[in-house]
Amino acid sequence: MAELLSAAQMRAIEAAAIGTGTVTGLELMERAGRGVVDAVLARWPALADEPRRAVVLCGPGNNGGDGFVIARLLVQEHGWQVDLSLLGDPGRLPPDAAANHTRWCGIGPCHPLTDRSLGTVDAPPDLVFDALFGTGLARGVDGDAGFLLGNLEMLRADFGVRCVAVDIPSGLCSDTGRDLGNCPAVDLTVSFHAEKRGHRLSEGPGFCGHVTVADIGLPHDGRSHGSAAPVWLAEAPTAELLAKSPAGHKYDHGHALVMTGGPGHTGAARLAARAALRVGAGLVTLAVPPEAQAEVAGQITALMMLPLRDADALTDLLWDTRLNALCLGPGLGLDARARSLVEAVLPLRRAAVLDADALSLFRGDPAALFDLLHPDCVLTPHGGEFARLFPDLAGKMDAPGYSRIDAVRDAARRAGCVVLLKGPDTVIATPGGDCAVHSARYDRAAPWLATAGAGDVLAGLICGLIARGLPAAAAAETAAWLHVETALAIGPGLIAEDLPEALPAVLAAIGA
Ligand SMILES: NC(=O)C1=CN([C@@H]2O[C@H](COP(=O)(O)OP(=O)(O)OC[C@H]3O[C@@H](n4cnc5c(N)ncnc54)[C@H](O)[C@@H]3O)[C@@H](O)[C@H]2O)[C@@H](O)CC1
Ligand SMILES: [K+]
Repeated sequence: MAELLSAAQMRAIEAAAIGTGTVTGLELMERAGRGVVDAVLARWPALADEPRRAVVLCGPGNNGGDGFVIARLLVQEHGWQVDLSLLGDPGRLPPDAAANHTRWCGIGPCHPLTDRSLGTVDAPPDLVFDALFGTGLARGVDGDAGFLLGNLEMLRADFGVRCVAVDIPSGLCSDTGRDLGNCPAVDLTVSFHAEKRGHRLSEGPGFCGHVTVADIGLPHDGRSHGSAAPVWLAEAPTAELLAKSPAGHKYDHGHALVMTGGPGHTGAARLAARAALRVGAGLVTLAVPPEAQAEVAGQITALMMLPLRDADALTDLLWDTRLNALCLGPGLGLDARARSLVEAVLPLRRAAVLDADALSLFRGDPAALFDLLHPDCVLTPHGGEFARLFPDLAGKMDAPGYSRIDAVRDAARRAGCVVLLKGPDTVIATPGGDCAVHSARYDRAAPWLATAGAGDVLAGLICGLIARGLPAAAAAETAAWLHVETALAIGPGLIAEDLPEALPAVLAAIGA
């Protein structure tokens, strides 16, 4: 699985490799610059047909150092014409960048960066390389550099100039994916060793264009770097994880119980239940208030149904330990009955997915919920529900350096259970700090998934996978991936009802 690195982790990896003496910083910088040139020519092979004109904007740190390498390779190995400008005093460059500045100065001029460094509109370049700031960006980009970054958008739109970000577009916080100021949207971002969190989180994907990672020869030894536990990019589940034993019967695959709301409010739970059944739970039962039984009975076949009057009845029902995964929230309601069901169920320590109303019920009193939660629970808030339960953490998400990853990790620790914060960058964390990001961006962008009922399906998928025996966090990660994969298989026009029905083809493609 691929790791998403913080800037501190990337620095620690580089420092460790340099510390062992297997590689020097200068060698890493050379590989980084070459990686960018190779990635550009791989993305646009026609650029190699004839010499081109490039502008390289170099910053005051090692990102700028990469820019000097890029400029040198383009001139010496490809015969390009390069206009290079440097922000800041060459005498204050860090050592590796200074060495590459010296080498560049033997080839071409290093102009001080001004508001004219992109050239004139009469003769726009073919490419602009943004090597101003990388993982060392500390604040928004202002002055002439900010002005130039702001103009890149116009160059791209009006003159078809291709813009390439070295490591990360300057202005984008590599830890949070937020624009610190004047971040340009580019066509291609070439990062090094591994993707940084900012390539995947929040606004980041909207700025990065296409992201590619250049191997600069650092070890992928799976060790955690820095003090924080690793963050993984959620990937496709394996066939083994989702396959069913040929000898098994339905009771081997668990029994999910999904609570519905009252009459006129049962659709969300029915959607969740159908998803749980489709993802392979052996049995799925809807627990329905007596007055909504007729409504539900007319809508289901393979799903089962039980009348459920109140919290006492639910407690009695759960004496049956074969009911091994619960789903509460979709359409459950915000009344006293709904709250009493949640409060009755959690002390029984049965694995449970809490979504939608089951979360909003505790607005204003989240500690009452946290006191009841246990590690086999999964909370699946969207941004609004997250803010209701964790208002302070949601507020901090605007603070510098504090990302969705930090917020969800803190939330999981506080709640004592798995938290999945929904979005195009879904973040899943455990109370122990394990964390995965499921990214529905770039080639997995699924905008049609933003539709009524899609969240209910996700809750049902998690519940069904837990019923099948997956641990809570693995169920959440797998469900997030299947949810998006199914949406991609359906495509435009998707409505939530389609999702469970399209799941068989997705499972078959995985080989389950
Ligand atoms: N040897 C290494 O450490 C390697 C580093 N690499 C490159 O080095 C980059 C990281 O280099 P650095 O840590 O030097 O950081 P950067 O080059 O991103 O920038 C740091 C410099 O910019 C200044 N600065 C930060 N934000 C500013 C702002 N908004 N306005 C004005 N000045 C600002 C800082 O004071 C510092 O001087 C990576 O992104 C990558 O491109 C690669 O060459 C691979 C090897
Ligand atoms: K950059």
